[in-house]
Amino acid sequence: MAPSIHPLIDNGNQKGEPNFSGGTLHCHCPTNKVEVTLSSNVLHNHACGCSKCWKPSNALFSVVGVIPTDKLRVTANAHKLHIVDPSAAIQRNACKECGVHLFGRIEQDHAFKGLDFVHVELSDEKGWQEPQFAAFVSSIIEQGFEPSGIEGVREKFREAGLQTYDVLSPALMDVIATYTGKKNGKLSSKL
Ligand SMILES: N[C@@H](CCC(=O)N[C@@H](CSCO)C(=O)NCC(=O)O)C(=O)O
Ligand SMILES: [Zn+2]
Ligand SMILES: [Zn+2]
Repeated sequence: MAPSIHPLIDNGNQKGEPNFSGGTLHCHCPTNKVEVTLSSNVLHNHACGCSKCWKPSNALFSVVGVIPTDKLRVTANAHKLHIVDPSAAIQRNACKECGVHLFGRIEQDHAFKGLDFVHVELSDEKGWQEPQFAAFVSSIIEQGFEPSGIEGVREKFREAGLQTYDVLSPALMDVIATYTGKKNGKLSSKL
């Protein structure tokens, strides 16, 4: 079977609803599912090719967005969660049984602290913000993707109307750079 970019993107990038107000995410366990309730839509939703973000089986990319931490609650079976890599900036909380990542939280000093990373495909509700761009595209090569095929992958994203980047989007890289500039004293903290 040809590898999928991601099920949310393979058949066109369906637009979300502007006033969508959230829903519930579930892990893939047949019973006793971990449930996470989100009380708003996500922001900065994007395809991510990095090796750390959870991907559905046979997909080359994850789709991951962010939500303020106070809009996320674990509402069932929290005892099944564990942190995949405690040394990572994003502490990805996954189900110990099925391996699905329910949310990623930043506990350390970081430009994105206060935001949780989530995968809206774990919800049955429709209307979530659609992916806005593709990030860390070249990272799939590190995971074994044949380098000669990478331009074809970028072309698929362009066909779906998505810009591709090999880090995050310029807007998010600017947020990180502004945070770093303030921290090292090169930028005013009042910005
Ligand atoms: N080539 C590496 C890149 C990993 C990476 O830096 N991932 C980003 C994006 S994740 C969501 O967009 C990141 O911020 N990671 C921090 C973390 O994972 O804790 C690879 O592929 O592993
Ligand atoms: Zn599970
Ligand atoms: Zn990632």
